[in-house]
Amino acid sequence: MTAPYAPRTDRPGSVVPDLPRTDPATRVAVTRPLDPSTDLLAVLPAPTGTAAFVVGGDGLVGWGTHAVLRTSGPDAAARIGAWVTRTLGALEHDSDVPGAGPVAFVSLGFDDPDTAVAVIPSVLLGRRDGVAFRTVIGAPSVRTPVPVSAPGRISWSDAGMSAAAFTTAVAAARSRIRAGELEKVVLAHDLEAQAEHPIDERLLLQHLADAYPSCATFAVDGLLGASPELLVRRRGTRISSRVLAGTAWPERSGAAVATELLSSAKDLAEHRFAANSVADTLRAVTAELDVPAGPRPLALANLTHLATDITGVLADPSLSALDVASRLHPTAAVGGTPRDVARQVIRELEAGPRGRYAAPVGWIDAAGDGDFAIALRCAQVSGRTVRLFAGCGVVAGSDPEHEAREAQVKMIPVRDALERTAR
Ligand SMILES: C=C(O[C@@H]1C=C(C(=O)O)C=C[C@H]1O)C(=O)O
Repeated sequence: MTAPYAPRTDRPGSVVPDLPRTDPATRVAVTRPLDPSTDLLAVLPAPTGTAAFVVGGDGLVGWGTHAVLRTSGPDAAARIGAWVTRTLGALEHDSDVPGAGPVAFVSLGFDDPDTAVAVIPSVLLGRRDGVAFRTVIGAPSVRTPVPVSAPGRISWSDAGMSAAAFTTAVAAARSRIRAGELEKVVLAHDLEAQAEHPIDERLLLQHLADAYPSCATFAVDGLLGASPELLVRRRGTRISSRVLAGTAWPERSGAAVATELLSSAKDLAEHRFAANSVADTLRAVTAELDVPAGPRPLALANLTHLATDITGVLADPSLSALDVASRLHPTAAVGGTPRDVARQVIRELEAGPRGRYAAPVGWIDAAGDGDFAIALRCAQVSGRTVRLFAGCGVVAGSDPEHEAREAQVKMIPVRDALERTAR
């Protein structure tokens, strides 16, 4: 079936062309109410190509491509921001639902060479506070939904770095920290799954959302996950951020896991670096900022984190959610302290590029509002291959074996989703 218009793809460094003068319908977005009982992740029509950001059933899902931009480099986020403003701004919007309308889903790269992606889907479904809507850009072809299919047998293999090699890398990082080169670094490794059949993203997304309802179940260009860590939410000038660092899981101390976390000097130190990195960046862009004095425990289905919820009011209302997310990235929850030294140590000790793992992922609208999580508890899906990533913060008091186990525990969400959907 042919699309009524060709999606635009702007390549890195290319001059962004004027908007297409092809079909005038591609410049019209129509927003209408939708049944608020709609289960956003249950109505996705195709196995791949989903864009999603859903928390507890509320949020946004999209499919079809009105426009897409892939880019990289230190100014990737700025380029995406300008492109989103221009591309959404060029749409004529006919809306019956106040506050609803087209958005861009954005997934940045972790490091400068990693490719960032922004996509404006031609069909968008949203739900918030009991109000739901559907936005359609142009006249996308009506497709019969493809039934959801199971991936079949799954086989696992080490990807860039085995768990044993990861333990050695953590020990090397700890030595560099103890030698005074840096204070904290977050190291990660990956794991690969091969499925018998091509992966249907919808099954993974549904399982992740069911098992981790308080997390942001996200999908952008094949990167799927359920992140507990909200990097930034912007609504007008109000912003909020949830910082996570410091982790324990039931095997460690049973039901007392939260108490143990709150009295662990090593986890509190790990957390302090992360919370300070976010607070310091936000202080520079806010007129008011509320930072709690200390963290609290946040329990997820498979582990417990130390969490700090920060709220504030932007001093400059022209800063978008994406602007704030890109200033924050990488926080010391996924990079380290000092930030630039940690970035270099990550390049030296990890086996390969992180891609979009541990970078901001979320959505942004024409007014600059949006939600960005850190892309954690996630995997890159490509055909029959699923590449899972997870990491852990390393400080002077870290035990390499323990940190390696922590990374394994953080792979459980995607592992379980894959195994449970296998047949
Ligand atoms: C790096 C990851 O998680 C981050 C590291 C944490 C830690 O070291 O305790 C906790 C939450 C996240 O900020 C990951 O999930 O891959």
